Amino acid sequence: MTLPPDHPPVATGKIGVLLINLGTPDAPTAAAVRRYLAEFLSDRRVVEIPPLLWQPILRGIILTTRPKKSAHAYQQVWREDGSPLAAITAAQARALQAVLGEAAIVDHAMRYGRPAIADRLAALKARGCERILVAPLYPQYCGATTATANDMVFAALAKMRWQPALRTLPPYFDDAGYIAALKVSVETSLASLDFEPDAIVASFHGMPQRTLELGDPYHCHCRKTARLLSEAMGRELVVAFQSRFGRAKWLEPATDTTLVRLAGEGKKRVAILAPGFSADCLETLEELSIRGQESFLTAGGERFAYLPCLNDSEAGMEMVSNLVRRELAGWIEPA
Ligand SMILES: C=CC1=C(C)c2cc3[nH]c(cc4nc(cc5[nH]c(cc1n2)c(C)c5CCC(=O)O)C(CCC(=O)O)=C4C)c(C)c3C=C
Ligand SMILES: [Fe+2]
Ligand SMILES: [Fe+2]
Repeated sequence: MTLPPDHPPVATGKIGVLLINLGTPDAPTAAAVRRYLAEFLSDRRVVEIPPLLWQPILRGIILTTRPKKSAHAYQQVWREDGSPLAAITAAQARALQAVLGEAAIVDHAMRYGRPAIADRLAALKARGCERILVAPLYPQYCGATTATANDMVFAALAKMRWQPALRTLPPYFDDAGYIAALKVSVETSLASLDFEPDAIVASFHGMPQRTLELGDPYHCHCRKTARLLSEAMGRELVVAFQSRFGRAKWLEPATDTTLVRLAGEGKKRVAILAPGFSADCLETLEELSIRGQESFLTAGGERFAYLPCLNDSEAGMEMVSNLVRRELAGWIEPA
């Protein structure tokens, strides 16, 4: 591109990919968790109670009690390189960049906290990305995850004079490559165990039951992922929903009660996976691997194994890069 000598410098002609996940505190301290929860739980896509009712509860009760408890939970899973979710998402972006090479610039952002979506979009734009694929890494669509991530992207674009062209990654709950990657990952993890499980639990993050009745497809997407994975593996999977929050009715059965039930039914050896999480995080490493194990063993279970998420594994990254390449069709050369 030739510009007149008095023209301000412009960077153009590049393709960007922005991986997005939920977000996590900057530190495993009550103050950092409080900041994170205040932003997260004020999102009206996450808590659908009118703010006039909800904000006093959030500020008055939740943000005065929960941060200390959650900070303790974060301390148990925190790594040298930070929160697992932050470190793994950054590793996924690096791995995807290595696969895509010169074809696209890869970055990552979080819906809550940092790296902020608006900042990373601006950075991609500054590096010349005129076309950007936004990829919220949630296999199952949910208003509280996929839609709010996209909302934040659109809100950032609304402030740009010169917007990039935009694509968003569709949910991939039934994508053959996703199911195949889960199968490889689960079977590899199972093969490394020194016991044969009597039951395998697929635990998905819960949502209020009301969101299903209002038309959110999340529950159906989770069920379909579990069915396809079970068919691919030729093994039964027990589906459950974790992380209940608040007093409303949530999707059932709950993971904690399912683990207790299985122990009571004589299923003494259990393996559990979390196929809806693209990266291990507090909800998998603390809630499932630590607390889930405790409830199962206390209820009479004998052996328990938590099977890790796809994270930046070879199978996981091959799946993500295939999805991304597919969505970039017409923008980049086919592989
Ligand atoms: C109303 C409350 C919540 C809804 C709805 C919800 C939906 C939802 N969340 C995820 C994925 C993650 N959630 C994580 C943490 C987390 N979630 C809630 C509450 C709701 N989630 C809270 C209060 C917390 C914070 C931790 C705690 O205090 O218990 C995380 C982990 C973040 C991390 O830092 O590791 C993820 C990931 C999905 C997929 C989802 C709906 C489908
Ligand atoms: Fe959550
Ligand atoms: Fe939780």
